[in-house]
Amino acid sequence: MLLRARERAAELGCAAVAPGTGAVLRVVAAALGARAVVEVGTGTGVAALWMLQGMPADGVLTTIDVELEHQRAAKRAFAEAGVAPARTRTIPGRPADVLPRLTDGAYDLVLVGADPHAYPEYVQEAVRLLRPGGVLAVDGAMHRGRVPDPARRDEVTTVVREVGRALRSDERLLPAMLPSGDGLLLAVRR
Ligand SMILES: C[S@@+](CC[C@H](N)C(=O)[O-])C[C@H]1O[C@@H](n2cnc3c(N)ncnc32)[C@H](O)[C@@H]1O
Repeated sequence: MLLRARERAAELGCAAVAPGTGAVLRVVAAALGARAVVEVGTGTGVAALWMLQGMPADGVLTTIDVELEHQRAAKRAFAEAGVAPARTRTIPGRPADVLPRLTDGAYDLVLVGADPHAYPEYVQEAVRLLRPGGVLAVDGAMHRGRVPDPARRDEVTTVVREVGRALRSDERLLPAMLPSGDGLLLAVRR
């Protein structure tokens, strides 16, 4: 099912987490016993399927995307994988509009993986949503390997680099960068 979701992502021109990143997210979800997960950027459901595999059977994943076509593909992937409908909440819309409606401190894991320009806003919302001990995951935190290269000063690289800096200096968080896929930044909420 993961393979099909990945193929559909390629057909729709939508990126998906690397297999190594997906495997890490599954382990993190399992280690947290994550019953409540938020994903910013549904895509065709690749990362969601990985996380659902690690979550307990009564865990619910809330996933947000602006592209209805991507979410339709994700819903199809969830159904094909035998995921019970009650385990996913697929919300169409802009994360900037949807995230403020979600409850403070109610989530175990938040994955941010859409629109790097908006990462500063999404990660702030994510920190608010996490319970103590919960984990923020930022996919694409190396932005095509450009973030560690100081010569790269284009707009997106600069935004993603600043997000990493801000998370490292945020006393509410314990961050670590994993060299998986395009960089997976994980930060535990103290
Ligand atoms: C990289 S894909 C997400 C992939 C998914 N997390 C996975 O690994 O399977 C990015 C998704 O973010 C969505 N997206 C891009 N800009 C967005 C925005 N401003 N607001 C919400 N979603 C956005 C795209 O429609 C796309 O489906």
